[in-house]
Amino acid sequence: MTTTHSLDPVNAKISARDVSIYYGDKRAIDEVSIDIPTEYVTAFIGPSGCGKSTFLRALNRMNDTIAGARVEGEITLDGEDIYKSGMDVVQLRARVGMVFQKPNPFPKSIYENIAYGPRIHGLAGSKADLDGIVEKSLKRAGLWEEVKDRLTESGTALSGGQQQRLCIARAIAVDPEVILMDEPCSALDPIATARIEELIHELKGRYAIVIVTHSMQQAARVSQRTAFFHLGKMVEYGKTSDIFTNPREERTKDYITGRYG
Ligand SMILES: Nc1ncnc2c1ncn2[C@@H]1O[C@H](COP(=O)(O)OP(=O)(O)OP(=O)(O)O)[C@@H](O)[C@H]1O
Repeated sequence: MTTTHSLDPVNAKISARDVSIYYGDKRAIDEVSIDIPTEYVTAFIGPSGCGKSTFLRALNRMNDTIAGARVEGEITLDGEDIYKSGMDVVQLRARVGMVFQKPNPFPKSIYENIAYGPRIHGLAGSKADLDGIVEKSLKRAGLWEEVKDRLTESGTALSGGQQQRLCIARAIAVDPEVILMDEPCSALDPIATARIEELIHELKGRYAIVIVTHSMQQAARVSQRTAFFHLGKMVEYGKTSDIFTNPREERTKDYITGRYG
């Protein structure tokens, strides 16, 4: 059973119902149900191996790329079943973008890293349109001032923190509704981490943001909703302030007080 603190009424952008996820015979996620709103940043926390990343990847069907991975239950985006047959997965992943643990810019110019998605999705009618999207995305990701004079340089030549903001700009460029972040700061130093956290604040409300993090401090700083996972189950989900100060479940309490991790 999942304990849910009473939440404000919110519009669910993504809803999962009784979702179980398997790798072959092994069940990594066990009947998880959750509503993820646009208004807030939602953090997934829990000990290593509890299934946070597995569940996150199911939200834009990244698990499809893993042989043997299987999803049961229902996940909807604005009420539409994302696992239904005929679903356009490329389109889905533009609507539900993803930022990974390790920054992974394409080995192309900074400009091309951003322009690639809008071009293949036909979002720009002209070169001027595309230039505009590149500038807006880099501005929104807080990177424009640092790179505007070197757009033709390789994205991989940037610092780790800049590369991660480039990856966020790349996700933003195709006009997503949701951004999934899988431990986006784990490869970054504290200053670059703080910059990404500021950025998450700035992006909040415009996109539904879901972040997997190992850092409870980070979850407390950036999120308004937190889901605690343990051994494949979502144990508790609620307002971040409640989860950290007044958890209902013993297992949540043990985790946030550092009894295991
Ligand atoms: N590609 C895979 N094939 C088989 N098993 C996997 C695969 N990816 C994850 N698992 C298993 O599924 C379970 C959940 O893993 P997952 O990476 O989702 O957990 P996590 O909570 O994100 O862990 P971490 O915090 O360490 O990243 C683990 O037991 C893991 O070994």
